[in-house]
Amino acid sequence: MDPMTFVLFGATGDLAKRKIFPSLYNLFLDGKLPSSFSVIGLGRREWSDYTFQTHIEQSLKTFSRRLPNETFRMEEFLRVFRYCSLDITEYEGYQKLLETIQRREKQLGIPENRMFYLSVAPEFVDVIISNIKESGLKSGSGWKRLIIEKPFGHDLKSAQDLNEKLNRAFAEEEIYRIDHYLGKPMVQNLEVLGLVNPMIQAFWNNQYIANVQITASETVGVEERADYYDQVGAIRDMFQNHLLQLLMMTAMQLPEQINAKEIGNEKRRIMEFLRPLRKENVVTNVIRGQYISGKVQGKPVVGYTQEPGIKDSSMNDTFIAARLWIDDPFWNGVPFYIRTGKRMKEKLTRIVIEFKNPLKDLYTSQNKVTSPNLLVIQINPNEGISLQLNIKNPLTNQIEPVNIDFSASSKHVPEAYELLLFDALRGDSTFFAHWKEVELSWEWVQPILQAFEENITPLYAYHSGSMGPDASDQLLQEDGFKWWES
Ligand SMILES: NC(=O)C1=CN([C@@H]2O[C@H](COP(=O)(O)OP(=O)(O)OC[C@H]3O[C@@H](n4cnc5c(N)ncnc54)[C@H](OP(=O)(O)O)[C@@H]3O)[C@@H](O)[C@H]2O)C=CC1
Ligand SMILES: O=C1O[C@H](COP(=O)(O)O)[C@@H](O)[C@H](O)[C@H]1O
Repeated sequence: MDPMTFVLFGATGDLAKRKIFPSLYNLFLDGKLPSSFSVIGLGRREWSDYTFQTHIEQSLKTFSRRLPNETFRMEEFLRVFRYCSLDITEYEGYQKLLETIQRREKQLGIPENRMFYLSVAPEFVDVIISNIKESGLKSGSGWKRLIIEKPFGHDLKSAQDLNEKLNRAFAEEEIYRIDHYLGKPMVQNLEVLGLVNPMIQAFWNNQYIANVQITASETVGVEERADYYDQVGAIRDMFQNHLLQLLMMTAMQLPEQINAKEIGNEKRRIMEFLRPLRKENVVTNVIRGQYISGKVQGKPVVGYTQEPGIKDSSMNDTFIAARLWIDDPFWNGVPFYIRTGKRMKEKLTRIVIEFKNPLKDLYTSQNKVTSPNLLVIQINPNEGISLQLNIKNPLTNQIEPVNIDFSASSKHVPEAYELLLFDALRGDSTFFAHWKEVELSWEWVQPILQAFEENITPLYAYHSGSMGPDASDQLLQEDGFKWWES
């Protein structure tokens, strides 16, 4: 891996503490950081290098999947970190930053390879980008890359504006848009599942598949994020980004070459074939919900509008379910159902592929019920895959479903941020959200945003601790299906 400088804007913030430092540390323990690596952390606080390093050490003790006291290499890890106090909005600071970076590059013999990580609120992106460009931080020999966090826009127009700002200094190949769902090991597995299992590849189409169900349910409520969440809802927080990315990863056909460009093309193709939803059709294809009080895992919890910081009158969506169609030759006629919500029965992210059941009619006429074959890809809490087949039980003579299961405990599996950072460090953008995918996703959800805003769609209440409003079940019943629960 190339020697480089990692410039972290927002190094004193929450994300850095909870995800970025622990991921770098675990990469370091696995020998996956460059041999010459310099990290410059930035924030407004007047910290010394020592205070910064102590802060990082503390964050590892709290958040790292491997605890620092299990190893003796902490000092070696912390040695690469330097801190520079800088107000993002003031140009002068960037020149000081450039000098600091160049001094370290010289000391360590590092070429001018620079990775800029913007772990700051989106309103700062514009000013950071232009200051990076003007100050010369982006110039010099060596590659330059930019990692940017979610949210990537609030709607189609704001996402386009943001992208245009990034493009003033960085080319698309230099931009790494984080969607942490793409870093989840089982999501990354989707890419190779077909490749290493020709059987699965052969069945991955409308000839065999009846429907696809993607669920990301959470037990948590709005937590301390009322200001943010009440502006975005489930549609922007989870659906437009994470869930549409899961849809693309599930539905895409394997390209001949597995690389960022080809995978990006295939994902884009899926979005281009996604049947557009008109505002008037949102009501029949999209279910909007908001949690009311109930019990989550035995504990009583309040409803959304009783949460601190949320107004009684809030019409924000904490749940969304939708039916989507991909009008290409592979998926024509196969509904994709997607749902996500807060305060649901369990924390679960999974994809269920329901296969067509040609035996259904035959066995029904003999008063025997057969379950369809199901392929279940479990993304969270544990990674796993299971296949439900049917056999005849010799004792009862009944057809019964049996499961073939594989599951791995998450404890030893790298975290999403670890995998994504490793990819960005070595210049592989396969599991990052490319601009076209992001733009097409916003384009697709835009009528839903409008329908919600104009209250064209009902806002269904659902009890905390349930799997969402009944209307979400009806959406599948209309097509003769049901959600497959655990
Ligand atoms: N936290 C999380 O779990 C997640 C966060 N994200 C995204 O990551 C980004 C960062 O979030 P998070 O870490 O939670 O935010 P925080 O509010 O915790 O941190 C903000 C950071 O920005 C710095 N900052 C703010 N204003 C300035 C300024 N004028 N000049 C210099 N630095 C400034 C702060 O430094 P200082 O206080 O020292 O000035 C701090 O380091 C956001 O885009 C968020 O949406 C995405 C997914 C999850
Ligand atoms: O991006 C987000 O994701 C989390 C859920 O992530 P997971 O990895 O725990 O499934 C969600 O809670 C949060 O609201 C959202 O911003």
